[in-house]
Amino acid sequence: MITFDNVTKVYDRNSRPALNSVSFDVDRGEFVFLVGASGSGKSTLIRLVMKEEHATRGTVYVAGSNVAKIPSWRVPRLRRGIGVVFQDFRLLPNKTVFANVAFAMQVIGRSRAVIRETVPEVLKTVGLEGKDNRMPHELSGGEQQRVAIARAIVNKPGILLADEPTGNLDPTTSLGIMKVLDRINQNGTTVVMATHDHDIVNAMRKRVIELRHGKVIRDERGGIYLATAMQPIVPASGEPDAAAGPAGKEDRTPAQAGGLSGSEAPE
Ligand SMILES: Nc1ncnc2c1ncn2[C@@H]1O[C@H](COP(=O)(O)OP(=O)(O)OP(=O)(O)O)[C@@H](O)[C@H]1O
Repeated sequence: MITFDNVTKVYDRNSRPALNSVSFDVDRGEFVFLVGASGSGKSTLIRLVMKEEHATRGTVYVAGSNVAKIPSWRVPRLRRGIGVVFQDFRLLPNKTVFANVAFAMQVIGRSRAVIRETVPEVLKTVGLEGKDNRMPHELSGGEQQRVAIARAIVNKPGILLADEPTGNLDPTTSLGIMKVLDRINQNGTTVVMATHDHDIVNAMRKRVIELRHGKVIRDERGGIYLATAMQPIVPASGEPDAAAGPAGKEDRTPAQAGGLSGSEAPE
């Protein structure tokens, strides 16, 4: 469903690459946590999947297409197949819960009848039955994130990307959000979630891809959150990362992703 083939992303030629020769496959229907210290490249990876950024080297495939070869007029179609959720919810503050979710359908030209039928179903999926007419400021943080998730999945994307979706939520609320994401995944949507939340990673026991300095240093099914993902990234010009210890070294690659095969051959 998503393949990174030796992908390097350089924003600024004078600094270290944000991603450095990253390779992995995510199969259709998988649930993957992306972990790593702040600045390790998680958001960059997500932006490359959405074609919001371009790889400097290497190839990104999404649902069989090389995203570099998707012409700009077809990018909306690529993005329609990808739902996205962020840490800060990004709801439209002056629209009701219903209107926030409906908006995602209106922009792709869905009829009012289809919207009227679909939005309540999706609100039920995320546990927001009966909250259709609330405004975002009348909701808790967890409820606002549920609206954002409803909006992300209402057009039935094959992929859901979540960038720190529980970053602003307390542990109990976060667990509720994870149950929603898990249910969406059980229904067949591929989920890739960047997170710093070790309790959640350890509770869910899904595949974990760990980035450090833009490289994949671990790719493990049923993985846990290791201390390496919390150690701060040293600046490119800084001293070698002695604090990381052996487990944090970049040459620690036995379980690295490159060899995992996807069910969907790209192109
Ligand atoms: N638009 C940009 N222009 C220049 N450098 C960038 C840009 N976006 C990210 N970077 C750099 O790329 C590297 C990876 O950043 P990225 O945001 O992908 O990390 P992250 O793992 O998502 O961090 P966090 O957990 O803090 O969100 C960092 O060194 C960052 O400063």
